[in-house]
Amino acid sequence: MGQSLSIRQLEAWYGTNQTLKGINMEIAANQVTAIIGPSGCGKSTFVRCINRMHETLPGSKVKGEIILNGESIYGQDPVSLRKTVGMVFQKPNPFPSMTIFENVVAGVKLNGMRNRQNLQTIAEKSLRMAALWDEVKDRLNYSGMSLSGGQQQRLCIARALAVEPSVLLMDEPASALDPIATMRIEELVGQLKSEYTIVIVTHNMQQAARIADTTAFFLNGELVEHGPTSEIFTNPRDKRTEDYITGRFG
Ligand SMILES: Nc1ncnc2c1ncn2[C@@H]1O[C@H](COP(=O)(O)OP(=O)(O)OP(=O)(O)O)[C@@H](O)[C@H]1O
Repeated sequence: MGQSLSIRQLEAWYGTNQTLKGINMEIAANQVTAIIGPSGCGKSTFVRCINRMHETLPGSKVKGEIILNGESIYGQDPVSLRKTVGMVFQKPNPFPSMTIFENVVAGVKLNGMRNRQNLQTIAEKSLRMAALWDEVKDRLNYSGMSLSGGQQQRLCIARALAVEPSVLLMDEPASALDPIATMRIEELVGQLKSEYTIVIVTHNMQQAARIADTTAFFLNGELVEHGPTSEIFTNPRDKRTEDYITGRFG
């Protein structure tokens, strides 16, 4: 099941450059939350804080609190946090030397699972959830790199799902894909939300409108507005949101 997130007074820096300036935001379980806003407003930084990846960069700093299902993410070690909070990146990044099968089970193997039968069960389940099974079931031992871009991205989603996270962070997961592959990813996001809490960064406002239950508009490291997607796009409360969604800037 998905878990809820509560972001409190979150601030983040790269060196002296403050990129998040006190974000307060509630993210409901089993919903799709879209993060929109112009380039450089802090969308990627925000999702990278949620799985504690931002902190790994030299010179970076984070302040504030992120509560996952009632508990601070800073009370657990980042490696175990990332089992609960999975991430899919903009560019599909399958492990190049691994087969399709090995890619999907890489995380579970790292967590100590060795039983071949169990690994096969997990691989099939994850590939089915990522809507890729039918396309790859006869070539699980081919290289992950032999797949198309859209298939590689679904492979990366399967890899993230295999460790059974509660939250799935997606940082522009379809921006490198063609319209058909993008549509498959969007359909998939809609199906996955019954099991996961999904936070998706997107540049594409139509995409946010199609798939997100709630949408958050970021600007210059601040959260301007967060609400039901239909309201953000039809009746925003803040003039800056209106200007952005009507294409006046960004
Ligand atoms: N590795 C980094 N080192 C230093 N500054 C960075 C780094 N990554 C991002 N920044 C800066 O942090 C700010 C926020 O960047 P971030 O990537 O979070 O924005 P974004 O909204 O995701 O942008 P985009 O839509 O272009 O991906 C920007 O000013 C950017 O220049």
